[in-house]
Amino acid sequence: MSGVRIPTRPTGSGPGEGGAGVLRCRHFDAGECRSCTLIEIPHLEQLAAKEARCRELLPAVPETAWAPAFGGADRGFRNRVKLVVGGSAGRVTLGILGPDRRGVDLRDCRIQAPGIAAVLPAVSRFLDRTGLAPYDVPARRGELKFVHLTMAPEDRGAGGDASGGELMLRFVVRSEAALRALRSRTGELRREFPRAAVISVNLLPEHKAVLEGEREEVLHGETLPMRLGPVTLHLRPRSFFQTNTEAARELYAQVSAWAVEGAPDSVWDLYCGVGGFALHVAHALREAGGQRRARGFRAGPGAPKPTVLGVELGEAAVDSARRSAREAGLDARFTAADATDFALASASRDAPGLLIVNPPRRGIGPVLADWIEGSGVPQLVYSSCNPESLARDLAAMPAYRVREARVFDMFPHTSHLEVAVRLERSA
Ligand SMILES: C[S@@+](CC[C@H](N)C(=O)[O-])C[C@H]1O[C@@H](n2cnc3c(N)ncnc32)[C@H](O)[C@@H]1O
Repeated sequence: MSGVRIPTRPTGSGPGEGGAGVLRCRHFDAGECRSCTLIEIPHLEQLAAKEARCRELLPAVPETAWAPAFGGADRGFRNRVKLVVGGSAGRVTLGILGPDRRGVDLRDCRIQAPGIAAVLPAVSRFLDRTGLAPYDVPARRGELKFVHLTMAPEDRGAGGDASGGELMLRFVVRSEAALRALRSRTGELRREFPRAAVISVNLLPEHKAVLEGEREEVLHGETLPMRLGPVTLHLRPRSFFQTNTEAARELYAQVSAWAVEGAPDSVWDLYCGVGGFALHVAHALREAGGQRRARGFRAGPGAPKPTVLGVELGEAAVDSARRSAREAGLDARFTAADATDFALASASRDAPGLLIVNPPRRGIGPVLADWIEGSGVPQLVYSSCNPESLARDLAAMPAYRVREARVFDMFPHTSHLEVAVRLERSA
């Protein structure tokens, strides 16, 4: 393993810890929750195993290209939880359903941000007061299905942690009647949760194994501002966001540093979500340009500023990205489209100097990989949450050589990870 950046907080040092960097969890020990499948392994060993797995799965990455993995904190790192409402009317639990389909309360789960743990008792008291019944899965009766809670980092600048920031509170319910019942309590919700930037209700009438439905009614607010150092990203109820704020910040900083090094004239960020890569890169390129000018390197007359364009399927996420760009005064544009269709419809002269892709688990797929292979794009950054699909996509683009790669432990205690690679065109 190459060097591992030490987690920001020492692991295994608190009272009641398992020693040797193991985070103890009473729910895991009692066999109630097995979500953190690797929790009995010290965090640094988990990280080493993730790096080793990436090396094995990604033979296209030369040994020397691996930068030290980013570990981060082993607890309190999750900025978002999606909790099953269990128990009974007036005595709800918030957590998961056990094997007997009864609710297991995970309000004290140690991987969630401290600010989330702090607010959950008030959430369950509120649900108790409504008198609404939790959804009973075997009987297909009841109303309350899930609570989704996202916590923004506290506004302490780049070093801020995830305790006590603003939040987005969403209730997923079965019926219109439950939606109306919660809507009628909007005032109470706002008084009870003064830090809620967004409160909404999602309707999921179907009996199926998904965490939310298509219809969302916003009771209060519009977006949750996630302040990540130089850029504020705006989340709406159904937008994707990386679940580990600290690791996301590091990932965006890493890709921005790669972009500055490559000094591209134009950038595309495909699968841009609410604009995390595009906006951080636009900011970094602007700063780098300013510093070059301050050092006396005069840009030639009419020297073009790098253009940055993000492409994302979700219209709401695109609106959020545009808002963030406006607020930060950044010259980045966003468009709602399928990433592959967008690339295929572009003239070859419009292909960017740097292409960033961050697709869902399935990867970019053969059609987009084929387009990139024939595109002439000189620099490529691929950030992936699935090394298997990344390996497949890289194999379909032999014109590119991996120059740098780095693992980010976005999901400690599970086998999931994020890996980012920087490639250059060699042919
Ligand atoms: C892994 S997330 C990455 C989001 C963003 N890069 C970030 O850092 O938050 C993948 C994103 O791709 C979007 N997406 C899924 N399929 C897509 C497609 N065919 N074309 C464009 N975007 C798509 C999803 O809505 C989601 O926002």
